[in-house]
Amino acid sequence: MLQFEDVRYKVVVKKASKWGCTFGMKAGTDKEILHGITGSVGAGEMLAMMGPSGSGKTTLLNVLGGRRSNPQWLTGSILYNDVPYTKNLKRRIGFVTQDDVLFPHLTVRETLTFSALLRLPDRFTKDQKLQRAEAVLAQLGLQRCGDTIIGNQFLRGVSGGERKRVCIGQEILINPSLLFLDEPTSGLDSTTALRIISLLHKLAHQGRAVMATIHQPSSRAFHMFDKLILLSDGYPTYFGKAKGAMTYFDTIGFTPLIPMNPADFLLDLCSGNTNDVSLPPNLQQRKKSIASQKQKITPASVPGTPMTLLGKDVKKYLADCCEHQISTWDRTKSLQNQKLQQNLKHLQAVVSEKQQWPTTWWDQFIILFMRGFKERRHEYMSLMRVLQMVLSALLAGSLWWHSKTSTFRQLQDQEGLLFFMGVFWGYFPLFTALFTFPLERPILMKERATDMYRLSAYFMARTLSDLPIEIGLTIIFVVIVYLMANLRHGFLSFIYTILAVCLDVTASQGVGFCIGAAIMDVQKASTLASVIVLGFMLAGGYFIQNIPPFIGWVKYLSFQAHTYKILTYIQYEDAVNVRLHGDLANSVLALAVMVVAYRAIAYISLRRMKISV
Ligand SMILES: Nc1ncnc2c1ncn2[C@@H]1O[C@H](COP(=O)(O)OP(=O)(O)OP(=O)(O)O)[C@@H](O)[C@H]1O
Repeated sequence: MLQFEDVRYKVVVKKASKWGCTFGMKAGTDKEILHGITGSVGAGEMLAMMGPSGSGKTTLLNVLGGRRSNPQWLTGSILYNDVPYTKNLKRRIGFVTQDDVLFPHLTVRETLTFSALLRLPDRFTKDQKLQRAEAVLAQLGLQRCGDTIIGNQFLRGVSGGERKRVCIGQEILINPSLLFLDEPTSGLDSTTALRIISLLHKLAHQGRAVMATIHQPSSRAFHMFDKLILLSDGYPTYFGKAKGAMTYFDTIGFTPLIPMNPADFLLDLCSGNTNDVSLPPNLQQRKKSIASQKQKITPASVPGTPMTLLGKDVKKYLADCCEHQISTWDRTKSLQNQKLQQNLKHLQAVVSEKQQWPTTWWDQFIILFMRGFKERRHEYMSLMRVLQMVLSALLAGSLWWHSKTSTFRQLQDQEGLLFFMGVFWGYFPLFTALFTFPLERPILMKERATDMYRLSAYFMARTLSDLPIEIGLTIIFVVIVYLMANLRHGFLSFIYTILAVCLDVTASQGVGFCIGAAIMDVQKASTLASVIVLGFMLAGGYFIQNIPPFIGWVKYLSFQAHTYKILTYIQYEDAVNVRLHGDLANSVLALAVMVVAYRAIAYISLRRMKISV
């Protein structure tokens, strides 16, 4: 049972930039967007939240779902089985966001299976978790598309309605007693929308409390709602049984003059649109006086057109009537509450019981690693990617074909190849890693909001899952180049070269993860990354030796230069070209430190990321 009373919520309107458009608002002005909303929804009920765009539906849903970004700006009382919100509730509440945040390359079955493995607690065996995923698949009628990929705007996958059902399935896997849905029917045709609503109706009648924001339901969908909250500009205009809404508005003087879908009628009222609607006497009077004023004065001389003036009055009237309705409801509610007290005692105990992570760290790591691997298997198996590496290696091998070191010029040429290898492998892995966290941010936010797994398990799984393929490609590249360019003979030199390039790859990935996680914006991150890669490459000591002291420190951060130093040492030991050898141990140590340090910074950046919406 969810009960909420006099919920008010403010946001701080962000400081307007010079070219920003928050006209009329001072920097940091707070704005109340929910003005005293009261209501309740119990097990077995479906509560629909309706109102025009911008009326506060999503905000209210987020607030009730514990996803408020500024808890200090929230007032009023919200009780879940008579207990205020605690973090332990996160894993008991299902929340389906408006956007379908799913991995596009996973199939429907894989998506539900991974969610079941991560979300269902350890007291279930693996087989039971898999069975649960299959049961949900069947319950939502998704067997037919079970092995179809989810897809996205660029990749053909399941339909919009099926995608939405997958999102709902992910939430009902844990059998939540409370299920929130933000616009589950938006973007769907009326038949699919009706299917989703009847699914929610069924889920509610199986003993859950379901609360959904709905934009424009058909009249058949409307009749499936048990309760209804109507909002207008953040003010409540109705709360009660959905079936009673038309009668209520009739009693306060609003009746449709032509046959209308009740949802259209209610939305029109909340928007202040009273065409084809009878008005209560005082508003009728007001309408007449505005109409007569319209004859005498121009609209420009009064603040607002006649229609908006009447609309404002209608909204105010509705809000006043609703306040009265809710205070009457409050008195009857206290009688019902006495009856509920008995049942609530044991429910409270369940809700406030301390909950651990659903699965162990190691299980989370393995499942996330497997999921990451499956999601990106198309990239790993991509012929283009392998071709890119092989062709680059063949090109480099041809340019440095059977390179020699007999003369100073030949030696210089071969050094060029070593520098190229350091730079090349400092570039590609960085840019692949750069996009990892920004692109997965919505999924991470969604899953972390329900405490599905530890951030450290995700981080380790995500940062390690790309490594095998990068290392595999590195080995292919080095083997081709090494043989074609006829680099130093000897098994150990060959193995050390591979290890050095792999260290370069791992360090460069770390830089990519670090920039991506710190910035979380693909465009900004790639701009910064290009500057950094270029800076490190230039300061690496190949192009310039005498770097001014004030910028000399950059060379110590240049992973490409450290790799180059190690490679030259492997090729020539300390016989030639002493100026570039530097201290081998220092370079290896510097790269090893970078591998760890950049990842640590990336992890800290992710930790600091705001999870709430
Ligand atoms: N963080 C914020 N800063 C400033 N204004 C906000 C913020 N969040 C919400 N608002 C404002 O609060 C009002 C309600 O927003 P909300 O998204 O809850 O409306 P909605 O009814 O869900 O709209 P829609 O149906 O279009 O999704 C809007 O006017 C919106 O601009």
